[in-house]
Amino acid sequence: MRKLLAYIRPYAGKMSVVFIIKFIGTIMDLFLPWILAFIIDSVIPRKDVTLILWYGSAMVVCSFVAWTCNVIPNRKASWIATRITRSLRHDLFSRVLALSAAQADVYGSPSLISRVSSDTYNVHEMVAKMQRLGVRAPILLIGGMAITLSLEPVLTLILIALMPLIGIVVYAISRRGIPLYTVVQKKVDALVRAVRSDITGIRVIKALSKMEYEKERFSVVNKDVTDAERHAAHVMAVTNPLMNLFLNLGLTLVVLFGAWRVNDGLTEPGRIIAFLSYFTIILTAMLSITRMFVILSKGIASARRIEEIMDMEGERKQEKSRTMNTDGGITKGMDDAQMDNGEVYSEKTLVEGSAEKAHVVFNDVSFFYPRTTAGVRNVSFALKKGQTLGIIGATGSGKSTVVKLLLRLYDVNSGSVRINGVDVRDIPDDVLYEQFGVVFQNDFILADTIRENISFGRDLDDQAILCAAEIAQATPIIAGHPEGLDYRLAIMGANISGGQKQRILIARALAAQPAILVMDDAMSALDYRTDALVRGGIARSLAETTTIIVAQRISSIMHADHILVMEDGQVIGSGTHGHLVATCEVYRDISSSQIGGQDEKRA
Ligand SMILES: Nc1ncnc2c1ncn2[C@@H]1O[C@H](COP(=O)(O)OP(=O)(O)OP(=O)(O)O)[C@@H](O)[C@H]1O
Repeated sequence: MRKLLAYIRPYAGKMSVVFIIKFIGTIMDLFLPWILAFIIDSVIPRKDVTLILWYGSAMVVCSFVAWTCNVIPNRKASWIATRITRSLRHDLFSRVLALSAAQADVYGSPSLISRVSSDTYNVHEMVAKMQRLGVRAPILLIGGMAITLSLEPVLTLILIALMPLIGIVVYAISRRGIPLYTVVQKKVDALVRAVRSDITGIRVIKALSKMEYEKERFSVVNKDVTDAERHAAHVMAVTNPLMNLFLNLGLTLVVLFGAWRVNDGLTEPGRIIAFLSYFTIILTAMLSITRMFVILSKGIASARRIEEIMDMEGERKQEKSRTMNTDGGITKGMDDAQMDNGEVYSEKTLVEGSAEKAHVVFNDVSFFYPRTTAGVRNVSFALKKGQTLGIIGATGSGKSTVVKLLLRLYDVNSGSVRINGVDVRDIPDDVLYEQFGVVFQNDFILADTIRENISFGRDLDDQAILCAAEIAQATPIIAGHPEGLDYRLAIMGANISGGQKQRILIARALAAQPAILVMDDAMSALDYRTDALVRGGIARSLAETTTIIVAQRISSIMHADHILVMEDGQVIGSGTHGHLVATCEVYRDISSSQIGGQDEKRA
């Protein structure tokens, strides 16, 4: 709640206004039964119609003021809650984006999605309803009690006797409510996860006729959410009827004792009627307070889940203790950076002399995904500026992991990843990410124009976009539509082919002329000729760019300056194509199975 309070604080002034207006409206509501009692007991017996009309008018005015003073702050309260939630959601979303891949793995995307969506909604409900009911209900309760005490002290004792019972119910229920609603939110996470994976894989599900299977799987998760919600609602549902029971019991006792007191001439009928009205007001206030506890239970559970993410910091801090200039050192004069210890790489470097002028260096890098034994072990290589590294290997052998470590999506467990001699952990994120153009295996296409999909928020001019499209062989896609660059792509690239999608993604990666280009299985959907044209274009137009290509197809990497062959998270062969064909059995097998003897011809 500490973090949430920081978002509420700027609105404290406006909230105070809401509370004051709400206070006035509530006092007016409290006045009405009192005026009614006065009219019945003191004005009507005088048989003065003018006086009755005056008091009647006073009741109308009070009702109108009460109505106005409730509507205005209710609207303002919603406005404040919307603003607070908007800022909170914005910051939470930024925080989620800033999480390291390892941190995001801990929670998983569905949980993060529901924290940004349904948890912030629960907080919105809490902030809005607390302003609306937080003042009104306690005032109606306390004020109502005070007035009944002055009207009929004896009868009020009945009400006071019921208060501790009601207090115990509210306390017990709210204590159980918070954990129950935390469980509900966790189940919602699982539901989001199921929906997300089914919608993402809808084509495969249909193609394999797995609709029934998926429906059943979804039903299980759906039932889990329903059960958790029902259980929470079951506990909470006890509250209102129990309150009604207590208060109806009290009401009956008031009528009985009231009738007896009127008969004995100890009080007047108007007072008993007013007393019954106050009882209804107090009953409503009690129910509102219990409703507030339900909303509070949900809101606090959600606020804690949000704070869990907001409090996650530290993992991505740059460790200033290591070598670095104030700007990250990477931007200037780093071309000639020396590796720390040329000796370390002398046997493992993939380029002669790279120890003197290395652009990208992996120095004995080992990494394991949190709580698993999967990852990579003892990976070393060095690349000069403008060189190309090809990485090949079986599925799950660790190729993408190498790329993720270079992009610092995860931090190494041991060894180091260096760019121009600077450890990536020492490079500020914005400086680091400026270095890269990246195409991932399942990269995403925005539901936007081709221009925006290539420019990707970088304000690139059309010339740069068209130039990148040319190298990526994406020009025919643009020319194929009368709208050209303004042709709108559907989300996930649903209205273009897989190969066209990859060409747009490659154009996006090339458009800003990155210092390092990473293509992780980015050309699998391209035909051999287009694949070769793209690689040729990159080599010609981005001669200074150091390129890393992860591929399953040997023709995509065989012309690379260096090739890593990976198996089970380890490098089992490295060198040029010719060297590997001669020395690495796995590579030779891949090579002969894919291109046989005609390697040079096809690529
Ligand atoms: N986020 C993750 N959490 C835990 N394990 C992971 C994670 N990502 C990958 N792995 C595991 O790490 C190993 C290496 O995965 P990686 O994605 O690097 O393989 P790859 O060679 O790129 O495979 P592919 O060719 O199928 O893309 C695999 O065993 C994989 O299951």
